[in-house]
Order: sequence, then structure tokens, then C-alpha cells
Amino acid sequence: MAAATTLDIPASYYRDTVAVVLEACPPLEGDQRADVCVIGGGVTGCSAALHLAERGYSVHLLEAREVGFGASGRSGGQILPGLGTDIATVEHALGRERARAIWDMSREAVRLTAGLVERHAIPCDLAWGFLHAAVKPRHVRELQAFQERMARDYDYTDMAWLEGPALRERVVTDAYPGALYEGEGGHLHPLNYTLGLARAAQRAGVTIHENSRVLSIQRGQKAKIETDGGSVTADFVVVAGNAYLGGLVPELEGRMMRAANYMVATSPLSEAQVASVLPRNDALADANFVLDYYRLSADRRLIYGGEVSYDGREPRGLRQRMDTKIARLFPVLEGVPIDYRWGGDVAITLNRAPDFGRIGHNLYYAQGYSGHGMALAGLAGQLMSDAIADQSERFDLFAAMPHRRFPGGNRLRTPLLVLATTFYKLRDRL
Ligand SMILES: Cc1cc2nc3c(=O)[nH]c(=O)nc-3n(C[C@H](O)[C@H](O)[C@H](O)COP(=O)(O)OP(=O)(O)OC[C@H]3O[C@@H](n4cnc5c(N)ncnc54)[C@H](O)[C@@H]3O)c2cc1C
Repeated sequence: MAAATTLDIPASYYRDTVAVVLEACPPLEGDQRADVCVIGGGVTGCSAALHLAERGYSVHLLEAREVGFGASGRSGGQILPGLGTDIATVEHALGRERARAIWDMSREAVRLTAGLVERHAIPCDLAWGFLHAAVKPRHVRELQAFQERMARDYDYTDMAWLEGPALRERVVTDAYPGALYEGEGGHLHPLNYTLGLARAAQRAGVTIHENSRVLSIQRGQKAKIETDGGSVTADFVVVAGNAYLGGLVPELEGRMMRAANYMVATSPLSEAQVASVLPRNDALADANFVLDYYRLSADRRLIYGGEVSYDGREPRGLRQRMDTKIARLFPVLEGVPIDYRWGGDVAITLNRAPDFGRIGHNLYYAQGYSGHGMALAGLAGQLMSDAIADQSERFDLFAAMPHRRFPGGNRLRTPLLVLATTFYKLRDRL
């Protein structure tokens, strides 16, 4: 019998529209044994667990709170090719050939997402179409150069530059001088997607324990992963705690910064309002460094994200600012109530490329997607599963990306990031 877990996720539109019920996920008790212990029940951890179980490994997944508690259950739900960083950063670090392989895998990540949704019949409202919108003339030049370069060097041609009436057919506002349309991008209900992966993992034989925060990992030929209720002894460990990991793995501290990002969901829009906002149901992100992004939900709410905070506290006047932004973009939505607002933590690396790696011979991790992990996290899970099964070539390609620690240690890291982001916010205004 399926038993519903109590979703201990901060109030959000996603939480109120959960459509996937997991088998019971009781807290870990006693001393257990598994081939692999996965730490973290977001997309990274659930995908790793699912792919490992499909390869025949016995897997225990330990989640500190509830599956989807982290970024995966709170995200904007946009699934996009590419990385959180510019492809030029990858080329600079690894050369054109490896950058090309990584770009191709980022596209594969989107296809993998769609494949998982289909194969496991995950009810997550997957829809296609994405607009990368210029806010100022500098963005127009940058996006057009990007389109040209990706077609020339990466055979990525599924993009169209839109402006004027062609753009207004997709987003009905005068705010953008132009936008790059990508047919390969799309959006979904991120919490239902994450829960759907977890349910598929359970069906493949994974044991999931919620309310089971890992407190320590004793390293060794076999690792012992401990919670306050029990332990799992495993040949391999997959660390998928991302922004929520804390100091569990000292080697990972300082390799990413945690920043909160905020979202609101309006009341459901009328058909007429939808036609005056996003008539083709695309997702959109603007080209600012501190970007705004939005899409429609299946029940026609505008799900709008933006605004950052580094101290975990909601920025003052958040709701008012979101209201103003929405009304400025779409005057037709002025006065439409905001029914929900919530926040979640994003893990940002210094170069904004994802950070994959192996510590010792048996601990794997993937983190720091820098706000671009909805599709990549699924691929990361699959690549960690491949690597554990001795097929590490593709995982190693990502792991080759060099990462520096944030300067300043624990005390100075946050102020430095705030300074850097303030600089980019100012730049966004130019
Ligand atoms: C508001 C917001 C909007 C976003 N929008 C987008 C978007 O539109 N498109 C996009 O591509 N990306 C977006 N992202 C980023 C994307 O959601 C993440 O990159 C992705 O979900 C990361 O998945 P994950 O599984 O690695 O981490 P998470 O989903 O954060 O999962 C980590 C899990 O590990 C658990 N955990 C941590 N430590 C422990 C421990 N010690 N023991 C046990 N469990 C532990 C946590 O409780 C958590 O559930 C957004 C993020 C946020 C916060």
C-alpha cells in the first residue's frame, strides 16, 4: 500500500499541487548495508539512486528532511541546455573539443529529463519553448553573437532570434528589444518531477529514508554513513546535498556559495490574460546577471522568480518588488493577487560551472549548478552511476573542470560574494 509522506517543504505553490505519492520513507534505524549510500533527495540524489538501482546496485538514499525539500522542490522549473556559466569559460579551461563534449551532454541532460518523465509517467506538466530575453542593447549584441557562435562551433542551430511582432507572439510586453528562442528548452513542475524520480527509484528497489540527516561519514574501503538513528555501511557514497550540505564533507567547503533565490505564484490567470502574457506557454529568463525568470503553471498562474539574498533572510519588500516587476512587464496583470511566495538555496561556484568530483576511491559528488541544475542534476546522477560502474569517462569530463575556492574562508566568503553581486547588479543597470 502506498502511504503518503508528510511533505515538510516550506509552503509553496508546488507543495499545494503535489501529484506523486511515495511509498513510506521511514527514518533510518539500526545498522544497514548497501552497495551505495546516496546522501540527499533532490534531483541529483534521486537520479543517481534510480540509475544505480537499474544497474543492479543495492541503494539506500538518506534525506535530511523530505524528498524535494531542497532546491529541486522549489525551483523555477526551467529545463535548459547549457551550464550556469558561459561556454567560453569551459573552452578556456578545457579546450574546444572537451567544451563541445560538455555542451552536447548539457543538451543530452534535457533529453534525459524528458525521457525520464515519459518512461516513468511522471505527472509534472512538461512543456517546451524557452526565451532568453535581452533587456538592453548590450544583451542584443551578446545573444546574437552567442547564437552565431553556437551554430558555427557547436552545431547548435535550434535557436531563432525574435523581435518586434514575432517576439510579441510569444511574450506580450514591450520590455525586451529582442530574445533568443530555444525550442530545446522548456519547463516543468519541479517538485512533482523530483518526487516522480524518487518513486521510480523506489520501484527499482531503492530504500529511501526521510528525516535522516547524515551527521558523519567514516571513510575507508567501506564507508560508514551515520545518522542519529542508525548507519549504512556502503562500498560507495554519492554526496548530493548541494547547497543544503553544510560542513559534512570538509573538502567541499568553500567550493560553492549558498544564495537564496525567491519565487512567487499569482492567482490563476484568465484565458484572456494568458493570451496577453505568454500565449505559447514558453519559459523566459532575462539576460541580466542577477536575472528574473518566469513561466506559467499548468493551472495558468504566473510563476515568477528573481531577487537574491545571502544571509538567508527574505529581502525587505520582496512581495511589493515582485508585484511591481510583474505589473511593469505586463500591465494587464496589475492587481492580480500573489497567492504564494517562497525561497530556496542555490549553490554557486566561483566560475559558475558545475562541480563534479571524486574524493578518495569511493566518494562521488555533484553540486554547484549555479542556478542551472534542473536538467543537469539528472545527468549528474546518471554519470555518477556510470562512474561507480567503472564507466567514468563522461563523468571525468565534467570533473576535469577546475574549481577554485571562494577566497576569504568561511567568514569573508559571503561579504565578498555580496560585493561581487552588487557590482553585477550595478552592471545590469548599464
Ligand atoms: C528558487 C530557485 C529557483 C531555481 N530555478 C531553476 C530553474 O528554473 N532552472 C534550473 O535549471 N535550475 C533552477 N534552480 C536550481 C536547481 O533547482 C538546482 O540546481 C537543482 O535542483 C539541484 O538539485 P540537487 O538535487 O543537487 O540539490 P537539492 O535539490 O537542493 O537537494 C539536496 C538535498 O540534500 C539534502 N541534504 C543536505 N544535506 C544532507 C545531509 N547531511 N543528510 C541528508 N540529506 C541532506 C537536502 O535536504 C536536500 O533535500 C533553482 C533553484 C532555486 C532555489
